[in-house]
Amino acid sequence: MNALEITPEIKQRVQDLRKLLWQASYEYYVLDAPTMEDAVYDQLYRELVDLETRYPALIVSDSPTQRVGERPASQFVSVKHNIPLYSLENAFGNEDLAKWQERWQRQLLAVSGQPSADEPFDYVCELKIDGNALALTYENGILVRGVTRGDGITGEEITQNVKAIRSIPLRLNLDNPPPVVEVRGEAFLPLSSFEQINQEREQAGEALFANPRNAAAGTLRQLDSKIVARRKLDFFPYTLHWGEKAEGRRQKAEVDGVAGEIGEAGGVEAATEGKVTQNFLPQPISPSPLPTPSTQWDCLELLKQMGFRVNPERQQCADLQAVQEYCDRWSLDRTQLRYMTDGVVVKINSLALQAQLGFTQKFPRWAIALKYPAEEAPTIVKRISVNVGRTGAVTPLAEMRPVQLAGTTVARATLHNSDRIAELDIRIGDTVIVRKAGEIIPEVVRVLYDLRPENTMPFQMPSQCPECSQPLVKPDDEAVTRCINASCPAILRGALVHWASRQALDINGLGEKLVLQFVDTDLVRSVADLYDLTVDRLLLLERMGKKSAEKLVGAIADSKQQPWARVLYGLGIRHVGSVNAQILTQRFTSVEALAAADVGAIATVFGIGTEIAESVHDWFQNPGNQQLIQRLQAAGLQFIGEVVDSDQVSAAIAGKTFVVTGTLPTLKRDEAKAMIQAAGGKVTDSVSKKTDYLVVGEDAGSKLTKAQTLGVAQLSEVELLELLDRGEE
Ligand SMILES: NC(=O)c1ccc[n+]([C@@H]2O[C@H](COP(=O)([O-])OP(=O)(O)OC[C@H]3O[C@@H](n4cnc5c(N)ncnc54)[C@H](O)[C@@H]3O)[C@@H](O)[C@H]2O)c1
Ligand SMILES: [Zn+2]
Repeated sequence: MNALEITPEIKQRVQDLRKLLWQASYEYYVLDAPTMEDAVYDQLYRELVDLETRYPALIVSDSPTQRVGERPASQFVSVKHNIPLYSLENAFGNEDLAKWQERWQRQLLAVSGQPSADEPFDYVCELKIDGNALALTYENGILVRGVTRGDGITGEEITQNVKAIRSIPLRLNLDNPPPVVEVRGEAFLPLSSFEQINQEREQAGEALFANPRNAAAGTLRQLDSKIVARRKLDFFPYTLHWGEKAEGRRQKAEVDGVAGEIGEAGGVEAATEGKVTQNFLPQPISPSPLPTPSTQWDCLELLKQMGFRVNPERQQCADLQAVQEYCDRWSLDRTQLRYMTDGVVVKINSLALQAQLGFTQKFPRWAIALKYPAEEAPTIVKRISVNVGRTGAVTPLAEMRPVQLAGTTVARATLHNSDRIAELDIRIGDTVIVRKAGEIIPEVVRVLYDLRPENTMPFQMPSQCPECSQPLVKPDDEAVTRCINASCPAILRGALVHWASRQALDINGLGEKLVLQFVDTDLVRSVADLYDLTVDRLLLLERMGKKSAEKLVGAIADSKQQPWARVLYGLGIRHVGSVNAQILTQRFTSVEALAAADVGAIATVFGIGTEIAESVHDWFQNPGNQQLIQRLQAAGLQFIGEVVDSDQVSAAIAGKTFVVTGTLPTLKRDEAKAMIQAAGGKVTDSVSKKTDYLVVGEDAGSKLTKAQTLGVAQLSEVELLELLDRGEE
């Protein structure tokens, strides 16, 4: 590969990344007070690694990529680890996992010289506990030393504090213990203890811990081990070494005869300061009464026998597919655990294979940490565009370098409005953190100003509509900027898509692409124009066949049968969603009645407030809208509903409080709610003592359980309909 040219921008970016990551990792490791989300750190770190791989000339020995962890704080005695406590390589998805498997198989082939592909192997999957690694030394079965990971080479001796952790045995449960045993594992704070500690700190006016990991780290560094005991730290072991006691300086770390470049890891000398004592020399297994483990799984079983609490969620996996299933499962089920995890650790089970593979400077080659899909990640803003919606509201959007978030690829995020843009001071070229949790639309949560390139400009909202070039309007008391040109193509497109949507007129085959064509070619200038479309006219469109044209004309004609409530919803009046449309049409059974009603009359309808009433009233005052109604009436759409007068409000329902839950056999939940409200009932979201009826459908969950404990009466859909009918007799 040719050496790539290093531009000043790339050089600057690498320097900025390094500075930011150094600062973040100092706050994280030394101060136990992180200011950056882990997922964001991981992603920026990865960017730095990628840049350093592409431009090796940019690597410096004090880059964060050259070091494990941080130098320990100084109030404890420093102890040099005999076998460094490594970090783990991160994988951010199944692809990374597959690459890792390919890589270690290739490496194995290189080391052993034999084809290994057919050799059987399996993996052990463990939860990656989000705590602090500890190395515990047992001499002749007695706990003599507990040391933190520190920078991986040198840690702090915190034996007194370690002894305060109840799940760490002070004496191994073995009749004939080997002279030296080293157990490594994760000390962590259960979530309940974490919350309690933070509550106490809040009351005492102390700074809160950012997360359980930092709280655990802070606790392990307490000088008073009574505090440690009170805070209920816990421990899961995951590594077992044993050997003979030895003094003196070790030349090179060796694990079962495989030399790693361990001893030369960057930062060793710098970190080895103050009082350094030496641990023990790891040895090949000496004759001992222990059954000799040959796999990681055996080690975990043995740790259990020795008296440790080993994490019960561990699992043996025969292949990558099983590993992926395990990871997928825990990325969801982790919320049920009483402690925090930040991923899954996948290890090659066979210790012999592990020994053959050995370590890089920072990681074992035989293990990898699969991180859970991030909900927040950094990326770079390439463009800021604005989108005009069907109400004319102008939404600014950040168009970004695509990034994986919560399992999907995200390339655009909403910036909400001009106030938000000003607050963020977001600029093209900025590195930003985007967030997408579950179903929420991705948004930009913050800007990493430290990574801002030179010569950026604040972003200005356009003053003209990007679609129709008319001036945009922003009332002082509103956050939203709008296009108020009724014939703006963006507004028209939005109106058409909404009109055809499932809950409105439900016109099959009329989707966004077709709407775009209609508006671009001027074939349709209002919703009413849809009803003048003929097969011949549709055939003038590109890529339109006779069959589809006929179908579409048929579907449009069918929509004339849709009830008044859907027509009202389809008009897209502000604040009139499908539920409000149902409620309004039950009271105002014709469009004439609704158009003639004043704000007060509309607002008296149960569930409709003045804001909605005003919006409806205003809409019908607009001459353009009146014309639209006339044309749609002429086309044959439904503007009259069933007659229900208010005397018929059901006595059984009026004034009663309902909750609807689960999937009903025929009604949509919103429809059931609207019917109850129209009959004078009240619908709320949660079950309480004040609930009169729970309307229950299939797959009802916690609301049903709650109703049962509170003794709330339950109704099926049929029973609800009967109750509604009774009122109309
Ligand atoms: N937020 C920040 O500002 C910031 C700064 C620096 C580092 N970090 C975080 O720290 C991570 C790097 O830290 P690291 O070097 O400790 O690596 P790591 O936390 O990604 O992985 C290694 C550690 O995993 C732990 N672990 C938990 N369960 C395990 C198991 N079953 N088997 C083996 N190990 C297990 C061990 O403590 C081990 O030391 C980054 O990925 C980042 O998320 C965050
Ligand atoms: Zn416009």
